[in-house]
Amino acid sequence: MTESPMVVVRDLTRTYDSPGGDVHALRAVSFSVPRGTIAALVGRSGSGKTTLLNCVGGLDEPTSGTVVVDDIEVTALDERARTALRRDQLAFVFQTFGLLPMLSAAENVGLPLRLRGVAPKARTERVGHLLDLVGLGAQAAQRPGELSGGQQQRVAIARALANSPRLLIADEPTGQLDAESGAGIMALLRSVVRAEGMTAIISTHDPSLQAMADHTVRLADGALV
Ligand SMILES: Nc1ncnc2c1ncn2[C@@H]1O[C@H](COP(=O)(O)OP(=O)(O)OP(=O)(O)O)[C@@H](O)[C@H]1O
Repeated sequence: MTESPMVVVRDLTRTYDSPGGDVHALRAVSFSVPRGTIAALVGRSGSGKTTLLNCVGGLDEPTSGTVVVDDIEVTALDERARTALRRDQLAFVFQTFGLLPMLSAAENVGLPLRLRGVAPKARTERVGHLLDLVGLGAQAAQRPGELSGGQQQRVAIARALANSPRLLIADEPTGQLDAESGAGIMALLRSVVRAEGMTAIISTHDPSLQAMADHTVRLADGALV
């Protein structure tokens, strides 16, 4: 029997009401992402990438269509079940890193573990391993403001991996970084996704980053190209 894909998106449509009339952010988009692979999501600004990632990750509800992640129909879940899915199965990485400024790198990475009630000793071990994995073992005590943009994104990736997610969703993870740091983050994402046997969908504007993905999902004006 062949394995089901990690992500199946079918006829996904998202229309926003706005004062100027309906905005068709997604128009009947269908695609799938096989397990253990990395998909690059590309398209111009406003083409619907963020909307698509938010619908896949259960942060937004589509107007119609279905999303299945790891054989669970996300679009059939209520808010509570979607929250549980996000917490237990998914990891998000955003352009703006989303770290808590008053916490050290280690505390930021350990936060999802604390929220899940992992005991302090096990937490310290896992945080140490994750910071080593992203090359920041020596910066554990530093706060986000004391780290470069690329280092902050490494902390955010380590935090995203804390709960061993099945699917990593990254929205322009290199958008605020210079080309060199961006390439470093993309290489890191690729190696951790491979090492952990995860699947990833990563939106990017950068053609050189697309080349590192296994396949490309291209959007133009809300539709698949
Ligand atoms: N809450 C909203 N209300 C109304 N329109 C919205 C809303 N969110 C997004 N849109 C519109 O939907 C379309 C798709 O937006 P989206 O943010 O998904 O694009 P994007 O490809 O991620 O763009 P960028 O690369 O600039 O982040 C755009 O026309 C945008 O203006």
